[in-house]
Amino acid sequence: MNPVKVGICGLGTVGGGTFNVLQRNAEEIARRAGRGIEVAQIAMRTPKPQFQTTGIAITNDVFEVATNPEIDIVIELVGGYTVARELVLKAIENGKHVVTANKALIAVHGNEIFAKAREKGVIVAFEAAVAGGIPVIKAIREGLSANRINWVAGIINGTGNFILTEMREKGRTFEDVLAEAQALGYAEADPTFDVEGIDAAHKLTILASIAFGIPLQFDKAYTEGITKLTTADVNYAEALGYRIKHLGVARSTANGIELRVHPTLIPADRLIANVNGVMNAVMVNGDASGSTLFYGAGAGMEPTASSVIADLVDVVRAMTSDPENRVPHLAFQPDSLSAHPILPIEACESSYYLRIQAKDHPGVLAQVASILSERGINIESIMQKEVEEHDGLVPMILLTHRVVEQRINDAIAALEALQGVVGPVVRIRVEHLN
Ligand SMILES: NC(=O)C1=CN([C@@H]2O[C@H](COP(=O)(O)OP(=O)(O)OC[C@H]3O[C@@H](n4cnc5c(N)ncnc54)[C@H](O)[C@@H]3O)[C@@H](O)[C@H]2O)C=CC1
Ligand SMILES: N[C@@H](CC=O)C(=O)O
Ligand code: NA
Repeated sequence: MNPVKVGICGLGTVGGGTFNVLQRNAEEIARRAGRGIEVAQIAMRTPKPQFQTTGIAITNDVFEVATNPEIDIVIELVGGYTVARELVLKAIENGKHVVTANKALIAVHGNEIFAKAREKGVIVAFEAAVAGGIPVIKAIREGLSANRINWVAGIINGTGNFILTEMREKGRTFEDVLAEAQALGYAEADPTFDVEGIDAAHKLTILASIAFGIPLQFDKAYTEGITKLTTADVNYAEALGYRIKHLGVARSTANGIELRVHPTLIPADRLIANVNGVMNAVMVNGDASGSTLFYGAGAGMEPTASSVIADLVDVVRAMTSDPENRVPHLAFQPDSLSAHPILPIEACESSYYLRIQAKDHPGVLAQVASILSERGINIESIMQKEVEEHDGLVPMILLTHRVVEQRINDAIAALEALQGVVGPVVRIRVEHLN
């Protein structure tokens, strides 16, 4: 059988990795797909002499790939929301299947893109968009399809986890580690997407959609990054038996779905608390399966290429199938998506770590305790440190039981108004992931 012809748009980190692995493992991949996969065209902005592209049509116009009648599958690896959206829609319009690693595109424009793809009977595959080399889309969409999924929680940004790990283990500075993550090709074109949690929120939006059968709703995700974390809190968390990880949490509750990304204390003995460096991990809790954990490289050239090519193989296998009989893009049949709302962060529930800077006066602890108890917030533990020499203040660290966020907000406002409390109260959410 003739090989399937594909076009790669964007020969950067992921495009380059995809090109290399497709060449290196061509035979293995063809044995799996049932046909060879031939790169017939590459769109790139600047020449890339490190790649052996003799015999391949080269263009600097991605739309040439989208309209090239020879090409069956367009691989979108340019990134961003603008050109990428036009490119993908153009490819679909021209009856081509699409493989993309672009979580921003899927999280923000996925509903539109999948609707167009259905109209045209083509597949848009996006395994590489979430957790790089971990086949977690496939695991949730196909492997766990028996379950009512209760929650998904994941370390889903490689750059952020790399930064937190290097800072904690080697005492390196934030800026220094971020620069290395950029040099290694882990970071987004705009690295604030990584460190402010936007990239993780894109990925969590996609995970929530395929886990709960809801439309993609990135605009409703609560997003908090790692830039405000302090070494003091990392160390106090450690002393209490926790690790701070940047976690995406999507939980289905009776009132709605929690969709939130933020630094999180996790008990240090949990497997996921020990996922370090560029590695990612996604826990999925299903009512039948119980908790499952998927682990692997969250970013990087070849791990991400692994997912792009797995999608290519899937598409090649499914190309001749009736579109009605394919795995739905968002796991659930498009006419069976649910309107269960996304909850605002104030309505989400978790445990909390609070750090209060108290004046060294008697009675502050009693006031703190009564503010919390008046609001029905149960304290799990309190750690009071020695007076700090530089400011004469006493750090007071509390862990609460689970409570709805609005009550913590009220409590923090009351705490900050106390005479004996100085400056803002630090709040970090805590998840036990049982
Ligand atoms: N780097 C990683 O580890 C991962 C990246 N991704 C996603 O993969 C996509 C690509 O990311 P990277 O490869 O890291 O980025 P990159 O910046 O290394 O590569 C993008 C390439 O596309 C080219 N490009 C951009 N616009 C173009 C245009 N209009 N015409 C032709 N070429 C164009 C750029 O010159 C560059 O070579 C992004 O959506 C990213 O979020 C997903 C998973 C992991
Ligand atoms: N910038 C992303 C790349 C993979 O999705 C990350 O660091 O996780
Ligand atoms: Na993946």
